[in-house]
Amino acid sequence: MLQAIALTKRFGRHTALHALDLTVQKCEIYCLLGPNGAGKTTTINCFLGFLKPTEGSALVNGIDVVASVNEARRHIAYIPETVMLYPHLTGLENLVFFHSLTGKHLHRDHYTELLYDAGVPENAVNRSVKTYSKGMRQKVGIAIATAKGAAALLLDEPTSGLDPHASNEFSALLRRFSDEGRAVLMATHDLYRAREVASHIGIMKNGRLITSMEADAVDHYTLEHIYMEHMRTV
Ligand SMILES: Nc1ncnc2c1ncn2[C@@H]1O[C@H](COP(=O)(O)OP(=O)(O)OP(=O)(O)O)[C@@H](O)[C@H]1O
Repeated sequence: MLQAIALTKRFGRHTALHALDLTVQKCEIYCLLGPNGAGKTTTINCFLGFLKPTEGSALVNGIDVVASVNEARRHIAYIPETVMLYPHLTGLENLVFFHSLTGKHLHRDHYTELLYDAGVPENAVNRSVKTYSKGMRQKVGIAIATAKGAAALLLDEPTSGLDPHASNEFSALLRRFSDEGRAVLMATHDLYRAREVASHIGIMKNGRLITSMEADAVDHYTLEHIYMEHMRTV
């Protein structure tokens, strides 16, 4: 569903991504770990079509993002660290508005159901978003992605600043989202969360994917050990 083939991005003389090869299949949650500047956001931005690769390609459902950006974007949804919503609109109004940008419309009850499914409390659906916690805003983001019918979800540090309970709830949502047949690619600094939620984990450093593994193959302690060793030595 998501494939990077020898994806390379240079900013002037600085190479942010070195021939990255990465695949995220349907029903997989791939967590990208790595220190600041490793290239995680650059990778995500290439899939979103926000950045044009210098060499190589980013494919979404087999569609080359550079060749057909609008077509590729029809298949993806994006959740950044803070989901940008209109603060004076309600959660429901935000969902209806953002979904209308796809050119499609659903019945009002369906939108409400999507918000409930994403865990937005009943008494919050018709309240303005300025009263929402960060966790609730992320849930609206998931509802927007679900309404769109996105086959792949890209997330950039979505749980940073969430309390453990909200973070846990968000992980459960992501797992449900992927169990329904979607591919998820998430950049995070949270090793614990990555180990909890991911099916696959990749560690990046200096624009390279230096190792990847199935999440079930490691426990938290081992993952932390592998991460620290790579930061020290590679
Ligand atoms: N628009 C840009 N112009 C120049 N350099 C950039 C640009 N965007 C990113 N970079 C550089 O590319 C490298 C990779 O940055 P990137 O944001 O992808 O890292 P990251 O792994 O997401 O880091 P963080 O964990 O801090 O978010 C860094 O050296 C960064 O300074």
